[in-house]
Amino acid sequence: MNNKRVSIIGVPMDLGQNRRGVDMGPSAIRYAGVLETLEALNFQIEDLGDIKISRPSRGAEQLQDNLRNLSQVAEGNELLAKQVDETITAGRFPLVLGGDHSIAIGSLAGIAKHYENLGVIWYDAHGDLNTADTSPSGNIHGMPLAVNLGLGHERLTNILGYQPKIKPENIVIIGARSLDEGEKELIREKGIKVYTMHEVDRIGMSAVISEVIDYLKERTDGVHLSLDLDGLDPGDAPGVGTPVIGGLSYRESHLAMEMLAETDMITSAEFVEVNPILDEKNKTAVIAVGLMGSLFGEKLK
Ligand SMILES: NC(=[NH2+])NCCC[C@H](N)C(=O)O
Ligand SMILES: [Mn+2]
Ligand SMILES: [Mn+2]
Repeated sequence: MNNKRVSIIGVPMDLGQNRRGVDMGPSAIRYAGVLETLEALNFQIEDLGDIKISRPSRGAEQLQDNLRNLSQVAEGNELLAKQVDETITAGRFPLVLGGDHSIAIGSLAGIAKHYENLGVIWYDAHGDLNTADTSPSGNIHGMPLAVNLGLGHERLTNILGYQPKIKPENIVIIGARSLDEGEKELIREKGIKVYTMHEVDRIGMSAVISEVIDYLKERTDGVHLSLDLDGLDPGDAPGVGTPVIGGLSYRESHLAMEMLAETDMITSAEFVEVNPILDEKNKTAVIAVGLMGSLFGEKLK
């Protein structure tokens, strides 16, 4: 990592989906030792604390137009976008801790305005490419990538007043194994590059990441890593709200992070969907911190 100054931003957001507890993800990740791990690698760390997420009053949770808790999710993401924007302006690397994946709406809004051609690596079992029209659940955590392409409700697509945030050809999805029909159509229509589990099994993670690096290197001026812990197999990372069997292994994931670290191409990152209530002794948060260590250059020799 070129930038030695890192700002940690916690986002205790659980309103983008139905399972409570993922709002405690930032605490669980801090408790698993994120600051100590990065400090040991000689990064200068600043912890900006948590973004304020307002809670709908009891019984007032809303599913309006197939968008659950739209106003709280939009407000939280506006605050996050501003914080991330200021962090990059200050010349620091934003490391965002979730929270459910709806927070990628705010983080990318804050990041993408600093780049002409921001690349995005979406490490996830899911595509998160739904809109209210295609979503089977109304959960906004299944929509952030579509929102960043400028598709979806204005309150989400227009955060910080510009859209789209990302170009479809600058996105690579890795680890997909659960895609809804509307998402598959969008992937075809926009020509989004996807390495499903089929490709990972077929050519191996090493070849996948080499291809991803070559692909993004020639077309982007910065790369954001959005890592959903459910991209990993639930046997390894059980503390997630929407687990899907047959996922990326712990070892494949470390290899991916190490190969990315060697290229110095990652300019911002977020680790999301850690839900300590569903976890086993904080294992998933510990894995998240381990992966951050590899991403930030930890080596055995
Ligand atoms: N970030 C996530 N874990 N997303 C899961 C999304 C699941 C499903 N595709 C939905 O839209 O409801
Ligand atoms: Mn997911
Ligand atoms: Mn996701």
